Amino acid sequence: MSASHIVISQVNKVFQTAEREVVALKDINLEIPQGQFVCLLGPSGCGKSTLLNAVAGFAPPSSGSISADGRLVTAPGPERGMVFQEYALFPWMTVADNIAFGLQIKGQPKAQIAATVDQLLTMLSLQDFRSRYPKDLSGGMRQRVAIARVLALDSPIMLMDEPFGALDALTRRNLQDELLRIWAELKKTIIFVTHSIEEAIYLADRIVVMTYRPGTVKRDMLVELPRLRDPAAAEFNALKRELGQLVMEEQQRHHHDELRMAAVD
Ligand SMILES: Nc1ncnc2c1ncn2[C@@H]1O[C@H](COP(=O)(O)OP(=O)(O)OP(=O)(O)O)[C@@H](O)[C@H]1O
Repeated sequence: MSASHIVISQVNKVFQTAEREVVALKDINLEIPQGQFVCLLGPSGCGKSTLLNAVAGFAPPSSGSISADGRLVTAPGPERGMVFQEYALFPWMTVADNIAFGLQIKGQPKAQIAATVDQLLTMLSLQDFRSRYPKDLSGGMRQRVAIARVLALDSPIMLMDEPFGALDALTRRNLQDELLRIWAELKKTIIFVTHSIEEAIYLADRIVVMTYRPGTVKRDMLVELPRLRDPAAAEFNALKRELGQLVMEEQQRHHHDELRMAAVD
């Protein structure tokens, strides 16, 4: 068994559509140690979600393998929790019931579920919202519930697909800080998809920049700035410029590809 928590080995993913074959991922190799906070960064269409979905076990790679916690990934599993951008809460359930849901499915005793739900409501500052329904919550609050719901399952691995992409800047920073606090406290391994360079530098131990079609690893770097990071600091901005250049190259490839395809159609 590997010492790494997640091992992505020679992963390729090809989508076959009516018109063309899309190579979404090509020769992806990543070893992610336990407790590392990894951001997958790149413009739209570079395969970030495809890779995350493969790790989640929602859509297997066309070739290659992924293992988590020493076991081959063939389907979703309890050691991997997923948080989506669009919250994915049950609208007919209260906040507390949404958080409790996965534990009820697992058949945990009622008292134990109630204790976990209380603890998570406190951890995510949701105590005053426990009886509300998702429609009566702001986007930021809904995303707190979505995070609490995944934390309830106590998965050592959290997979997050642009979870803060729909939030305003202030709410987003608040939730980034909450996530960093929870990550430091619970020592989760996190793979976090974003196309925000600033978000990646603010959060990650390691940033994996992906190329646009085929999705490959363009740069794999450790971020060694001390936490909590200051986006106004010179080192932060130097890194932002460096990554900005890498992402822009891929954005331009995306743009050229779109123009080329428009010309063919
Ligand atoms: N089910 C599918 N069928 C065909 N092509 C697909 C499918 N899913 C994704 N793709 C293609 O694979 C490539 C990678 O898509 P993916 O959604 O993983 O990118 P992404 O980096 O997550 O982008 P975004 O930030 O827009 O979500 C894109 O070119 C996309 O059009």
